[in-house]
Amino acid sequence: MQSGNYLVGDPLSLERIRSVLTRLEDTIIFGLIERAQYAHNPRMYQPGAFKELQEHGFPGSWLDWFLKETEAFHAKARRYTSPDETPFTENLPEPVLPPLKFPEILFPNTINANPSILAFYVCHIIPRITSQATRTLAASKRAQGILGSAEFEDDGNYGSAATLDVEVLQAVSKRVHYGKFVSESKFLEKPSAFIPHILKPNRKALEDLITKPEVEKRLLERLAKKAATYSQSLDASGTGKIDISGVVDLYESYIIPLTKEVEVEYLLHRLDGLSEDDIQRLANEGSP
Ligand SMILES: C=C(O[C@@H]1C=C(C(=O)O)C=C[C@H]1O)C(=O)O
Repeated sequence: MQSGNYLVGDPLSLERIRSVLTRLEDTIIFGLIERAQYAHNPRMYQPGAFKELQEHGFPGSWLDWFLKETEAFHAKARRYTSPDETPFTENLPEPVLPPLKFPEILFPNTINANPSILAFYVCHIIPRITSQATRTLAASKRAQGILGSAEFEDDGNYGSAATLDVEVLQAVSKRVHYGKFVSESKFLEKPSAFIPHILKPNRKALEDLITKPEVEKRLLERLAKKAATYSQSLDASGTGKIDISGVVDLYESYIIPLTKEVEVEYLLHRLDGLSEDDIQRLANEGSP
């Protein structure tokens, strides 16, 4: 079993990188199954919806606050000195410990896809995976004579739901930004294939080079099986604890495309600051 710790073994082995992505599937699916037990609770995602936060000088949403507070603590524990962790929050505090000395595996970059990850999670994923719990809540409210829009008001589990949202968002962020390791691995495998499309930027050509349709196909098939298995095994009622097609759609429509955008963006800047001699040496590597 490959180590998730890239300080062990070859950090740029594509097999090892893919095994990390596969393990993150489990983290993401279990987090979505847990979040799906609570209603949508839309006010959690509306900036300014909690006057208590505004009274504490925080203008953002409940989830924004949870991310800020969680990531501030994790930053002090030097979580974000690791190249495979990317925060959602800006201006985080400095670590209380000196940074770990990580090997220079990735080319220096400032790629951060978290604004897009947060947007699609809040706008598309949350409403879909919580729809069953929301409908169940509405039915129970109607049975108590609570009708109209009040049927669909939230269940008040703001802390539990936001804790799970943060866990899923952190796992999705790690998964998407692992695209940098994938790109570095593919680039070093054959630099000459990529260099012409970096020197004369060609996103389509780079995307075609990094895309592996058979890997994506196997992943989506595996994902559907995992979601069905994990969901049924956690739910004796047999109704299933999560919208399986919603999990597959999360990957097919959002996670995989964003991972590939990170891969291409990383490649487009892979030669930044290198001399012509450096680039020529790279182009000659892997050549017979
Ligand atoms: C991550 C990789 O690169 C691309 C992105 C994939 C994904 O996001 O799952 C899968 C295959 C490739 O199209 C890979 O080759 O493993």
